[in-house]
Amino acid sequence: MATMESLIGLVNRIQRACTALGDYGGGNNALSSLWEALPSVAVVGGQSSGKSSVLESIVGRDFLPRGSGIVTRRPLVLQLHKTEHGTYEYAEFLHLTNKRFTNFSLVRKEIQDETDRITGKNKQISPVPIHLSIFSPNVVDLTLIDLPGLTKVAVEGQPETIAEDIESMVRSYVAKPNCLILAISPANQDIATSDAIKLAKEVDPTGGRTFGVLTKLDLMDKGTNALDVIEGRSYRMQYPWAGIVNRSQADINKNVDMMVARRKEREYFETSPDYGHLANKMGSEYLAKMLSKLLESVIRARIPNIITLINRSIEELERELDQLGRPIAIDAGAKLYNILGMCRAFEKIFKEHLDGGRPGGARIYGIFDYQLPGAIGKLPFDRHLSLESVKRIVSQSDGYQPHLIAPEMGYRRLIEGSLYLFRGPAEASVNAVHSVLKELVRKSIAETEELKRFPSLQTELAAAANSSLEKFREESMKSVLMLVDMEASYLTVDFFRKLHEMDTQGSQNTSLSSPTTVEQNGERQFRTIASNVAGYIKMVADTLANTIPKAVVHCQVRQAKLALLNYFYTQMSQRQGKHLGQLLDENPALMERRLQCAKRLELYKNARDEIDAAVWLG
Ligand SMILES: Nc1nc2c(ncn2[C@@H]2O[C@H](COP(=O)(O)OP(=O)(O)OP(=O)(O)O)[C@@H](O)[C@H]2O)c(=O)[nH]1
Repeated sequence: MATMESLIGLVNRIQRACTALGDYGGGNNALSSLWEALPSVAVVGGQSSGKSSVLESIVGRDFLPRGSGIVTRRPLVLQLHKTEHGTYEYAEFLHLTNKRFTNFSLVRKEIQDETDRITGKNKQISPVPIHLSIFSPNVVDLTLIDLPGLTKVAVEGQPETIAEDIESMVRSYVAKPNCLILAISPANQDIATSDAIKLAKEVDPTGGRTFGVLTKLDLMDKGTNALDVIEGRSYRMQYPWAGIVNRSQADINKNVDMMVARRKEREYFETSPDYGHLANKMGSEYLAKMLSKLLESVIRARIPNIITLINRSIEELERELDQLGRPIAIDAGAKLYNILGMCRAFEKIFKEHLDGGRPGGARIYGIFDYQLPGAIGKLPFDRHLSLESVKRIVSQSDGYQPHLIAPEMGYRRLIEGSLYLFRGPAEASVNAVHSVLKELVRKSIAETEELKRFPSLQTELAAAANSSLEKFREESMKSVLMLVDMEASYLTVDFFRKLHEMDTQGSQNTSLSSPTTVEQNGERQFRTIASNVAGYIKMVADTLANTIPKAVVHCQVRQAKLALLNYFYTQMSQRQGKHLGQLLDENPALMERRLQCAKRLELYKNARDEIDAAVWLG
């Protein structure tokens, strides 16, 4: 297991990486938070409780902004790194990498300026932390988060809600189960009125992660002391209270050196008649060492949980990124490559629908097997070939000269008129297949996972596919109507020759058996004509029921499989990168989400590597 220094340093590094990605304690990000899983120490206290003085004392440097009103308006994540004895002290800000501050009054100014950069000059507060690292031989490895002082009243220019805003920000940090609370209360005030203790009690009722710090012991009325609190009689906590004596305002005004102040504090406790027996457990130096040890042991205990959280989050993020789709490259070639890849995926699905790998294609067979024969069967040949109609058509065809042997012209007219009726079912088959193909295009687009992210590409692809289908329909329509017209152009001679032979034999037999009137003869002849034409039409119907599907499949289905997107591909290859980009314009919210997920994933992976390395090295 890693050493104390490396564990706190490890958490420091991960915390900095979290902040750089917008994952910080007070944030309310929809993504899971790594920051929240990392143990930290938050410093809370009422205004003028001595919070800044405690932090400066722990650091051994004057570096925090001072002034009236609410000075701390953004959380300050203070990361202390112990360096070798004799090395020089310096500070670094996360927002100003590579700039080392050796003059600590400039650190103070930078904290002020950086606070104003985010909150503006009107004294607003912001949950976005400032990260400050201090490297010094006079510190212990420790990370503390300084939060705005709990206040009761707004000063001029501040919103009325400032007190509530501060409390809710502080609460958002200290409510997290991994946050240790350093609750600062001044000894010269009744502990029952301490804002820090009040809040700590609310978020940590068992006191399992709260440390009571009592400042201003030197300012208590003569003859009184804080032993009841420090020894846990008036307010009991799981950890012992720490008493502190910071620099007074007069010391600050006189610029009393922090190292001198530390020494004076030590002397105060060593010589104090009240606290002498506790001297080795009092003072800011002791507090810092104790916190450092505790933070290290808490981190050590939490590491297995943190690793579990990281691994789970990596899995979740990878899954989400897969669902969202990986980002598209920006150059035109890559865009075209991606578009073509998605089109091919769509075409594959479309073909699967036609070839039976997916449902839908069978509906085309249904049209040929059921719909077309059904429609042909319902054609009104009976009416067209009724005795009346046959008489009329044959007579009209004869004109002034009645036919001599067989009404050739009448036959032709009757057949042509019947054949004309086939155009309806032929056209209907073409249209029905067109509808099925269109529906399959719609379905296939919806089923192409890769296309889901790109609504514009979907629309263009659908338009291109439908316009191709429209062309195929026109071709198919021409072909099937040609098939019908071809039947009318040249009649099957054999059929009539056979009929004639049968007819001649039949009439020889009947003329011998029964004598008939002229009218009877005429009527019989028309009936024979009707039945002959019906026979011929039946034969043609059987042929067309077979040839119409062939033409439709050839012109529409086969073409849809072979050349549905040919025109689209030609168009795409001529497009400029900008236009291709328009096809890949994803939903901006989705793009933003992907970016956030990718950044968070990188954070988690780096954190996992760092923890692995620390655990193995330790
Ligand atoms: N004598 C004495 N004065 C102290 C002690 N602690 C703090 N002070 C003084 O109390 C005043 C407020 O202390 P700060 O450390 O600024 O308190 P704070 O809680 O950070 O205050 P805000 O930043 O205004 O919220 C200063 O004048 C300090 O000098 C102490 O232990 N003894």
